[in-house]
Amino acid sequence: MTRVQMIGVGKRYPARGSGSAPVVAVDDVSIDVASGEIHAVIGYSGAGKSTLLRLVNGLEQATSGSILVGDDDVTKLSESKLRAVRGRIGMIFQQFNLFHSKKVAKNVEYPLVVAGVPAEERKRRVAEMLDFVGLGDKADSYTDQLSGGQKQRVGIARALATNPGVLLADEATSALDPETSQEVLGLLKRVNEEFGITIILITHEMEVVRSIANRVTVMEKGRAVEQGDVFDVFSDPQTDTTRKFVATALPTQPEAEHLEELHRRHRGSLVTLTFRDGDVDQPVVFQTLADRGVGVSIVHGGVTDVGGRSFGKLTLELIGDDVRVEHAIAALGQQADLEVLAR
Ligand SMILES: Nc1ncnc2c1ncn2[C@@H]1O[C@H](COP(=O)(O)OP(=O)(O)OP(=O)(O)O)[C@@H](O)[C@H]1O
Repeated sequence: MTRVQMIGVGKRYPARGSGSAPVVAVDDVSIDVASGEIHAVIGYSGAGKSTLLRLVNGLEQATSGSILVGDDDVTKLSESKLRAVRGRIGMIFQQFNLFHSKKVAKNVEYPLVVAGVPAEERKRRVAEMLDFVGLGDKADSYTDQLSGGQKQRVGIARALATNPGVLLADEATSALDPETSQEVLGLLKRVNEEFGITIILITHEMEVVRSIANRVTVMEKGRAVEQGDVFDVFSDPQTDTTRKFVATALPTQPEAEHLEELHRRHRGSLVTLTFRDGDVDQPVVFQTLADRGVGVSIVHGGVTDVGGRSFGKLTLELIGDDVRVEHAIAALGQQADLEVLAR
């Protein structure tokens, strides 16, 4: 069980040539990752996610701030002490980074050889890890005979071989198709639950965050612009960047141009209801409309799971005479977060 604390972390790369400015890749980022947490860092390309991850395992030196992995501040350690800390940090990669000329078992064994673990124990551990990731029968295959999903499973087995307290995942599912991605994410969730390993994952995919993370940091231009519980951040986004990510994976209300088209097809009043973690009782909503003699059809949106809690936006067309519809809107406004889009 390992806590990772990034406190005011910065990374500035020197200017590449005369006349160009230094690049501030990470700018005063603080993230407190509790032990046993799955923390996602999401952002667009160039936001500074990969740099931040490389600072955590000391592959790059921060230019400001401190990063505690357990009790060790990786920004202050000598190279030899850093090597010991890296042994407690596993890492998996978008392109898997396996040795293609070695068999699967040898790939998984590699970090144990580096750590000086005796041969017998290495053999036992490799078999244990391959069984855990469901590749017990592939020990003697070469990695280029495996599918992408299987390669990432080998990557996970290798990362876990030395029994780390923290796993860093660098776009671990970005090279995989959606179904295989879900399988790998399910495996990471098991890693977290069964071994209590803290996971920090960086991604540009909202779906990854939605399905496995507990907490999230949204990065933009090197800065952490939003942070918190996945449900809280995505059910009530405060920045445009977060809103854009939300729109890629969660039910939203129709965009202005779509709304016009929608209203041409549905001439009644259009209202959007927001559902957050069971705060609105759907049968009560529909009963309220029925009681007032107002007809309803669902024209946009849905309800989905975010960080284990339900969230959604439903746009409804309310059909009936104007007075009844206005009464229904007033009553619904008492029960739910409601926005009238068109009358
Ligand atoms: N070694 C380096 N030297 C100079 N600038 C760098 C270096 N590495 C990264 N950068 C710059 O730092 C910024 C952040 O890059 P970084 O790769 O961390 O972002 P990212 O969010 O991981 O994006 P991507 O997913 O595209 O890798 C970018 O402007 C990038 O050009």
